[in-house]
Amino acid sequence: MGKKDKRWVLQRKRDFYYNLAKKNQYRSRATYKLFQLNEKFNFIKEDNVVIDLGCAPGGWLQSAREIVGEDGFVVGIDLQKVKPLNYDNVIAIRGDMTKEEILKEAISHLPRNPDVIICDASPNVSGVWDVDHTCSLILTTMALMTSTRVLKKGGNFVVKVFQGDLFNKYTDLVSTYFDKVITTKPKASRGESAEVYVIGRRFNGKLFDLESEHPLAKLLKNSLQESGEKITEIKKERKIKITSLKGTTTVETALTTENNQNDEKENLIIKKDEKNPELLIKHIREMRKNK
Ligand SMILES: C[S@@+](CC[C@H](N)C(=O)[O-])C[C@H]1O[C@@H](n2cnc3c(N)ncnc32)[C@H](O)[C@@H]1O
Repeated sequence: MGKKDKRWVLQRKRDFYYNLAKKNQYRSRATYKLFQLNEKFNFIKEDNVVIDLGCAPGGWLQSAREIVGEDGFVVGIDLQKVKPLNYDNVIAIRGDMTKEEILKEAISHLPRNPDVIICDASPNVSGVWDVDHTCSLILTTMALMTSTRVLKKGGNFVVKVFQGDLFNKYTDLVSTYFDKVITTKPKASRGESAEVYVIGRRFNGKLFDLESEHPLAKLLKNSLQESGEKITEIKKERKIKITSLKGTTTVETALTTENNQNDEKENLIIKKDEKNPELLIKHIREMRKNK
């Protein structure tokens, strides 16, 4: 072990939240960041449906599950595998949150459009500040775009952002889609870390505009084009049936541009059997048990 590594191990051993998480069997010290953020801003509520982008090793899945309780639902996505958690209403999907098929897989598990999207994802760091800051902003802008596609109107969005030149542009962009934008740093976030959390309250229902002149929209569009991700694909794929739920739920991508001035957008809408949401949750639990 090198000197730097030794110092890191020692630092971690002395870290209050690291030790607390270990003692309380949470997967990461970050669990406390979400608890603290939610205690102050109350963006996740009991029974909510939540998507957690960049969820490994699962600390936020644990805190989100504690907040939503038994009748909520939490789906996470991460490049890393997440060791199964002992809850029947938490699912973790291994994959890239920027990929269309992974997002669709995630929403195929949901009983309805999510109330909240949380994102603690951090890209791999290269050590070159400008590169890392830009990569991080592309990822967080992607998370914002995803939110505008799947969140229910009035839903909330919480995302980790690294401060830097583009930070104000990011909060400016979030304010296009949410009624209120808050920037905050919970106690459990290390003082020396450049990370802060941006909270978008009450989604206004507008779909992310990839053609906008906003520099971050342009950055995201270029990045999607470079990676070969087909950003227009959703328009073609109108419907995805969740066969395992035997028709109780249909996830569909629907164009809502016609005769609707407020919702001039293409969006991902999750329809559910309005009469029987409990049944739906039961179906999902059974489906997971049978797997
Ligand atoms: C700081 S960790 C998240 C910690 C988590 N909130 C917790 O409490 O356990 C950041 C995660 O973002 C994930 N990540 C980075 N880029 C990603 C991507 N494109 N798709 C999915 N996950 C990604 C990483 O694999 C990493 O596990």
